[in-house]
Parts: sequence; C-alpha cells; structure tokens
Amino acid sequence: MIDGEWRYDVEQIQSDESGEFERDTTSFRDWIAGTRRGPDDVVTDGPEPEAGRYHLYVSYACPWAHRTLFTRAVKGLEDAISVDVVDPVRKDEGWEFTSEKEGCTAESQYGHDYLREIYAEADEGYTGRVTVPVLWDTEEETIVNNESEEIMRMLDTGFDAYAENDVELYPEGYRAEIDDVIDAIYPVINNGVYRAGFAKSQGAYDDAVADLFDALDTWNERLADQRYAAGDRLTLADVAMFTTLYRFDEVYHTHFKCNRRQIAEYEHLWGYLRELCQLSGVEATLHMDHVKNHYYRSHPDVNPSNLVPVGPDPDFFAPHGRDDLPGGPPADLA
Ligand SMILES: N[C@@H](CCC(=O)N[C@@H](CS)C(=O)NCC(=O)O)C(=O)O
Repeated sequence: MIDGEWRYDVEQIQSDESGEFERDTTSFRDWIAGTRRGPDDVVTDGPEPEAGRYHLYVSYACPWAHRTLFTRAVKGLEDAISVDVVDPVRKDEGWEFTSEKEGCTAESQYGHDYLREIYAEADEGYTGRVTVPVLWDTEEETIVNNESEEIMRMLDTGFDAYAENDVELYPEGYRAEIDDVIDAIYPVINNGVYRAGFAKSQGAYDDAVADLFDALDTWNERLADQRYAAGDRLTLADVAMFTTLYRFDEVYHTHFKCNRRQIAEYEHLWGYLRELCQLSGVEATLHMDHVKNHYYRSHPDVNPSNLVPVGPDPDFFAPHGRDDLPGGPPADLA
C-alpha cells in the first residue's frame, strides 16, 4: 500500500542485490500501558489493558500471527481478546475476509472485505505492507501494533487480570535468556526459512540453509536434556520457536527447499514440538489446512502450479516422551 492506495505492482518478495530476502520493518509499534518490553522496561503510558477492548486480525497460516494465537490460548485470553481470521490464500487484493470458508471469519468491526481497509482505518495515508498479525484497539479505532514479537509480549504481560490460566511466559529470572533465544533464532530459524525460500540467488539460498540447519542441529542437542528453549519452564522463547517448527515438515522442507532434514528426523526437536502441540489449548490454534493452502497457493513465483502436496502428515499427537526431563508445563496446561 502506498499513500493509502492499494498497489498491484509491488514486488511480493523483496530482495537485495545479492539475492537475499529483505523483510520490511513493521510500522505500528505502540505498546499497551503496564506491559513489559524487556527485563527492566515496563511501559508507563499508552492505552490501558482492558477485557473486550482489543482485537486481533490473524491468518491461521502465518507463523507470526500464530505466536499471538498461541499466547492468547495458553493464557486463556479467548474471552478477553477477540479474533478475526482471514482467508488463507492471499491473492492480488491481499488478505481477504471470506467468512464462508472453513475456519475463516467476517471482519467483525466494520464489515470490511480486505485487511488493507483496516490499515486504512488506522492511517488513511498508510504506506507499507499489509501484514498479519494486527492488534486493534476498538476504543481508539486504530492499530496498536503489527509486530508479532511485541504483541505476544503485550498479551503475556498486560492481561493477567483477565486470563483464565495461571501462565506467565516472561517470568522473572528467565527474561534475559528468553530475549537472547528470541533474538538468536529469528535470523536463522524463524526468518531463516524465508531467507531460504525467498532467496533469489544460489548463494543467498545456500547461506540461509547452512545457517538454518546449523541452528537446528544445535537446538536438537540442547533440547536433549533441556525441556524448553529457555530452560525448564515454558516461555515466550518456545512460542517463537514453535510456530516455525510446526510448519517445517509440511511446508518449509518442500516449498522453501529447507530439505536437508525434516524436524521428524531430529529426535529431541521432534519430541519438543509434539509436547508443545499437546499443551492444553494449543490444538485449537493448529490449522494445517490453512498453513498448506496459504504457502503453496499464495506464492506463484515459488510454486507456479499452485498444487498442494499431500504429505508428509506428521503425527503431532503421538506421545512426546519428554516427561522425564526436569521441569514441565504450567499446571493449568498439563
Ligand atoms: N514482522 C512481522 C511479519 C508479519 C508478516 O510478514 N506476515 C505475513 C504473513 S506470514 C504477511 O502478512 N505478509 C503479507 C505481505 O508481506 O504482503 C511480524 O512478526 O508480525
């Protein structure tokens, strides 16, 4: 979108001169009062946390949006924060609301047909990409924030008064480690799969794949005797890791050519992924049909046939075998 106008001529996949995928930075970056940005950084101004005031726009397909849904689910914030779900397939008009399709909803605030209209509600001269997730403030009628890493922190740290579950994902004593893990895995794992899949040169692809599998090898070893990404407790670091691992074998391995190994071939990463899928509330956030339909049918440059592969159909609900490791899930999620 440029100056509030939807543009059809913008490159879907942006890259630099070496062929390396370049992700735009997001532009709505406000914070809700009382939430925690970092170990020593509690937000003092901004809109107040309230039940029923904030609304999420998500795609079930998107790993970034999935972070916000996962956080909302494990905290038990479903009644406090409402959600609209876009059509998984993104075509020329961008993210669309098609309530007749399985798992999709109408746009509940204004009855809009496209997510870009929500961006225009927030800023009629908006210039930038129209991405999910979006955290919407129904009182101020604007976008609070459209950066998943920040939204998950806000949902975790600002809404305990309205949460059904006693789950803290950014607990004292773990915060520096959580931040380190989130920062470390972003370029090589979370964005690493995109760097591989959207590379426009062999060199950029080779570098991305090498970084990605080096990181997965390291994490597989680390998770052999460590239950979660930042230690013995479930934290935001796991949320960040999870949404990429969940899509890996079905999508990134094939569609993004991250095919040195599948997650199912890594004993500890695979058990870890299964354990997270099996936490109470998480299954409702898993929509592999949306995931596969989105990736294989929304990137004509990468998959011109638009065909969606049948497999490999991993069994995320097979026993995970991690109960003997120190630590474990919060009681409300066991
Ligand atoms: N940095 C953002 C990235 C969000 C993002 O790129 N979302 C994708 C879907 S997976 C999107 O909406 N892409 C639309 C586009 O780039 O035009 C975040 O973490 O929230």
